[in-house]
Amino acid sequence: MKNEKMPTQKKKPVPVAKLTPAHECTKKKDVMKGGDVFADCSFTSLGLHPGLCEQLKGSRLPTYRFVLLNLVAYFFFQIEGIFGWFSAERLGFEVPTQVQAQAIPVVLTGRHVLVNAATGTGKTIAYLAPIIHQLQKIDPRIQRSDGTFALVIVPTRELCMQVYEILQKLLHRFHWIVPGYIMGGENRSKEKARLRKGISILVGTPGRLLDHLKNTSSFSHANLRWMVFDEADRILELGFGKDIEEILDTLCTRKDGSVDGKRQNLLLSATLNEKVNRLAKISLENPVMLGLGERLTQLETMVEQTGSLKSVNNEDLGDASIVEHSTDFRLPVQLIQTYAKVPCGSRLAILLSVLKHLFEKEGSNKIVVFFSTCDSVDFHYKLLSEFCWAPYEQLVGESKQKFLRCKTFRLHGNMEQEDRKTTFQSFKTEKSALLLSTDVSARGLDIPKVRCIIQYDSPGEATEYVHRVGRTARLDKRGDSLLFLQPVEIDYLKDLEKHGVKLTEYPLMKVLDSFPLYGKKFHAKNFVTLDAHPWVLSLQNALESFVSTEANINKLAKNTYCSWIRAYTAHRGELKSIFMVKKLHLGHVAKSFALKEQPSLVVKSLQRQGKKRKRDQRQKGLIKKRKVIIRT
Ligand SMILES: Nc1ncnc2c1ncn2[C@@H]1O[C@H](COP(=O)(O)OP(=O)(O)OP(=O)(O)O)[C@@H](O)[C@H]1O
Repeated sequence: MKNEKMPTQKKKPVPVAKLTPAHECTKKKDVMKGGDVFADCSFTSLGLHPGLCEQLKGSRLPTYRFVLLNLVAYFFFQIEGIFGWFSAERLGFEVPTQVQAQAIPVVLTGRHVLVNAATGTGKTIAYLAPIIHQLQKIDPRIQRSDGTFALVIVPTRELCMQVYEILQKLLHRFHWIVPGYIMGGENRSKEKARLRKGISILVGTPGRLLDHLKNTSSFSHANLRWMVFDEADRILELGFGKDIEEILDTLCTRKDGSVDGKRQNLLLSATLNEKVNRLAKISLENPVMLGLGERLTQLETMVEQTGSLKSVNNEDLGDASIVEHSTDFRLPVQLIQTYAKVPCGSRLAILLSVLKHLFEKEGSNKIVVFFSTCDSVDFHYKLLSEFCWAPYEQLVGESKQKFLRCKTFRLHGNMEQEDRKTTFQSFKTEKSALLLSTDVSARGLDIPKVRCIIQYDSPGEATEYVHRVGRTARLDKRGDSLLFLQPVEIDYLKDLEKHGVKLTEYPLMKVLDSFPLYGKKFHAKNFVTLDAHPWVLSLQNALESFVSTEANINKLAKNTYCSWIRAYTAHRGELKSIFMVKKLHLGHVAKSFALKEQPSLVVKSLQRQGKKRKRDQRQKGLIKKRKVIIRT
């Protein structure tokens, strides 16, 4: 097959969506900022098929009559199809969200679209519903042997499953449209078999998709009409840029070399970065851009002034037009964002105290804590699962109890695929639980009732901050977030401010003071620093003696310490000046893993690494003669 780049790499006009009546219900509000999440119109008014609207609306629970009919159909006539039809769990959405009201009519026109809207505002339905609408219209009905018509590319496996599950629900009334998924970690031959049978709408992660495009000859995609990049920026950040270009090259050319004019590509994310510009340029032709705030308004003004869409083109807007004005990130307005300035050596004790406080205060709570490495997730998971403590044992004869009495889960990329699936599903259904995770959970995941996000290890790029906190305060629900920063990292707040993200200080001292201090002489008011707080001191002591006596956890703590430092050195660009290993007190870092002192081997290996880096730089002529001091 001939691999040709899409001709869309040429500069193209960038028109704006002409607002249809359906848009008008949303026109006056700042659609994607999350101010008012729902639109003043119905799904039907957006032009969607009545069956699809029914599936979107309706009750989440099947009615008594439906259940009865199910049973009759199943037991007397053995008709599973009808059983499936009646038991179809509908989504229960009364009205579209703003982003859906804006995007659905535009996607229905067949135009390429770029959507930038706050987290949790319903972007998934905004692209799935119009695709299903168009597919069900095709006459004669599409068949499995026609192969894949729509491809949804997502960055993570969990997101892949999530989109697939929504797709299944939406397709209950359209049994001839077959949903499917392919992703890393799954059995390739089973996927091949499913692809051979035919999948109409396929959700996949980029690596596995490319794998099948190259190696599964029975994967039929000649009829492909839609390509969706959900969380487009993340796909690129994960280093899938080359894969995506290869995928585009393979899919966007027909055997005879002519480009399929019916192709429609959609890019969506709550955050856009300069990398998306490139993807947008090579994949979007004449795109409509939704939710780009001032940019969209500016475009509309230009259109009004010139009276013509065609006069607005890339030259007028400059190359960075797509992302320039999206540097102010869109966060749900109801989200309460806080930070806590925590001395390095007390980080662990303070994290545990905050968690204890949150679970005891609320009774039931659902919290996600983000860590920078898989090791760190494992270490904290083990610690929280096993650590028992009785702070007032000697005074009131208290017996040791588990420090945190909530269900705890962990999720990261080094876990077995099956464990990842069960963890994710279990945490979703729990009413009160704690999830410890890496950034694998940061993007797109829709976990009901998450009330608080704690970023224990800082996220790095501001985009990641936005997506992590976006796991709470979804749609119009309440949500809190807490960012842990060490005193030396406090400038990170300024970096967030550059993107319009402002945080207030978390009342940490108040929380620590809320724990009873039996027999302690000092009154809380006398304490100046957090690390001198008696509660923190005794908890830290208890943690250190626990970790020193448990061989397994001690080893894990040491490994985690090393990988945490490695991750810390990996911050890029401007962030390097905020997150600098040489500014850290490594003895205090060790304390944050409940180690009494820093493991000696680590220091040696760090020194070796430092020397090697210096040598390499000298060889490349990059060295500035300066002394790198790693404080110990
Ligand atoms: N019209 C609607 N009415 C009520 N709930 C809706 C509606 N549309 C979507 N939802 C619900 O809103 C939640 C968020 O939707 P979705 O995951 O699509 O958001 P998103 O914008 O893609 O978020 P993210 O940027 O984090 O990926 C989901 O629980 C979904 O079921």
